[in-house]
Amino acid sequence: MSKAFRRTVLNAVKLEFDGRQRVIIENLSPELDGGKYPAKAVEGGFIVVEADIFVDGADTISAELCARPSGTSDWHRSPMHPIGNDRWSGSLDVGSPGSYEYTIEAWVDHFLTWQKGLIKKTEANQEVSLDLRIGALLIDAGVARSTAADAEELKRYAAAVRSGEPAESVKAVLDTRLAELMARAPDKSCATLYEKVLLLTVEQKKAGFSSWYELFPRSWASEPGRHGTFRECSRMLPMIAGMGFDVLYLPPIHPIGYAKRKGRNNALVAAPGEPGSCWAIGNSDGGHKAVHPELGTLEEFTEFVAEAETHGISVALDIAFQCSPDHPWVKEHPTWFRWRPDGTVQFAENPPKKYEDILPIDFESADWQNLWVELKSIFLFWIERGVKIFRVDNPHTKAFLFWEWAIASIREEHPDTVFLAEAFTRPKLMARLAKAGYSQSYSYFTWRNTKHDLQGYLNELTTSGLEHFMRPNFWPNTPDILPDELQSGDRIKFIIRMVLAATLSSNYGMYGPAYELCEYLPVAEGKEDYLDSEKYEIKQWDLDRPGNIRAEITRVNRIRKDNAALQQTADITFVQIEASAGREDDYLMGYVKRTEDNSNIILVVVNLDHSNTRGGWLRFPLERFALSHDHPFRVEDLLSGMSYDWNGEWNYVEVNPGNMPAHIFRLTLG
Ligand SMILES: O=P(O)(O)O[C@H]1O[C@H](CO)[C@@H](O[C@H]2O[C@H](CO)[C@@H](O)[C@H](O)[C@H]2O)[C@H](O)[C@H]1O
Repeated sequence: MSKAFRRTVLNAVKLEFDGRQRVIIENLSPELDGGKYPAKAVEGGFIVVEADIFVDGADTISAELCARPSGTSDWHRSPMHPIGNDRWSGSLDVGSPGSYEYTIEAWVDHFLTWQKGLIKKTEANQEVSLDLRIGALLIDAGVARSTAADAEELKRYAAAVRSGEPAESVKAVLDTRLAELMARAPDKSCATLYEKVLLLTVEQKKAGFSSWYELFPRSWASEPGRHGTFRECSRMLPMIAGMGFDVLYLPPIHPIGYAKRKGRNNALVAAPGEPGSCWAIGNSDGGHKAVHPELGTLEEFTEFVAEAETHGISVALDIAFQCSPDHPWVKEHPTWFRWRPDGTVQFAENPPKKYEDILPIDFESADWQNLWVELKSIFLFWIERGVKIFRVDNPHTKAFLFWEWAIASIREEHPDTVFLAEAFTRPKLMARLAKAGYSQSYSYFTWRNTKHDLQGYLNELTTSGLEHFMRPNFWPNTPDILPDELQSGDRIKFIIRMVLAATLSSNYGMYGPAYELCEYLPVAEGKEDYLDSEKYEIKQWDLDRPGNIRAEITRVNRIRKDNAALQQTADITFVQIEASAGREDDYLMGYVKRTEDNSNIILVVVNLDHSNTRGGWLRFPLERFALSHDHPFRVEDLLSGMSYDWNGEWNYVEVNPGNMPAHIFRLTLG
């Protein structure tokens, strides 16, 4: 039952509400699940809030977007503006990471209503002396609500309106300064405050714009054949920073179990000396709060994190809530696992994948409170050691309520913590994890290849409401996923997928060495797992191997850093590219991204056909920038360095994938 109906039913006689609040505010956006979940923004960014706002009759209304840090009482206010069809919009710059609240207040603006009426009557040469007297009274009332300085100015306007010739008085009334003074002292005695105060989570910048590089530190020993250490891995940091990555994601760094340890290529039994999958967490050396001894000590890990920071890189840790049968919890907290009558625990699964070397945690354990506290303490343990970003393994196989609680309570103390959900699962589960507080989500981009599928997917992510709370992170590969598209080994395809990931989404990442070296062999035909996957063995990578695409990645990351338009995902417009008159090209895909104030506009054109040069006529959406159809402008290809002068909305583009399968144009509209 709506609030208004409740009023009707419960207060039919008593009328215990203020019926003079005539303005209606409804369909507020963003309002997630009736205000149950917070909307999201990033530090230094802004939030756009819209609502339907109207009043009975023809009075003019004013509205304000109100925001404040949670737990404080004073609202910061900014004006909202009508955008047509009784819809209003307002935007608000947001501050440092933390929890905020927002709502809308709107009221009948009697001064503006009166001023509009006066203008109409004057234009129709009607008699306005009585209207002027009414206006003077409205200004008098404004005097009473104003600061001393404003009040003095308003008194002069009131006097002018009263004493002047009607023409002079009308002139005074229309002075913009008078409107400004009256707007500073609005009459809100009958204002409507939206019925809910909504929540906003503001996160650190890397929640909204980040470039991830994943590597296994154990593969980076100084000499081949040995288990690498954090100290040795730190020599990679300048190279990773030099490529333009700012998040270094390490798969689990904990002691690895021996029981059921997996061998090369996911073999169910490891050969002696094989290192095992690092997701099989825990042995007698410790569990989720310990470091695998061959990687180094806890102190060396902390030093590694600090050193990475000096390169502008945040180390992201993998949090995988599961246990090797050797994990200390199995003995210390047997009730955290679901035991079968034969005294075993069913191994973990993410159907159809089977993880024979790990035990899942039972989120229906009778001891769930202690379990939750311990799991949360793992995040806090690593946060104390300098980690601010976590990639969480398969969060959709753990209780949603746990995530809501854990993320909210961690953020209370550490509002700059970023959580990436590794949930390649059903759309509704992914959305719920984002509502539960995850900053970013792995996405289906990995499998979206055609123009039709990519555009459809981006439209879904940016226009269905998801854009208010779910930030995708686009990965062209992961250690688990060598997509079919890349299995031909064609280097140009690797560049295409990298350019797409890096320019369609502000957050993107890659399983580094394998991607930049264009590793392409699957473990078997029809499978997505890499042959000789690094998940089960220590690799030696030659990063300078001919054919690598490090230069291309570095260039694209540089372009992302230099162009704010690419540092957001939601504002994207796909453009038409015609192969011939009236026929859309199936392979040339173009999209415009821009900053809110249009100070940076980027047009990306990608040729999805890796083996043929393609050309077509591109229609630039001039109307979005309020430009005329014969407007000349300049486009500079940030990849090739070439510039072109374009004229009007249709321009010819050609992309030869042999040179570079894309253009990333920066526009100067002039
Ligand atoms: O289930 P996903 O495909 O999302 O993959 C993630 O979780 C897996 C389980 O943690 C993890 O799998 C790897 O570790 C398992 C446990 O050691 C092992 O049995 C699997 O063979 C191995 O692939 C996967 O890497 C991670 O991304």
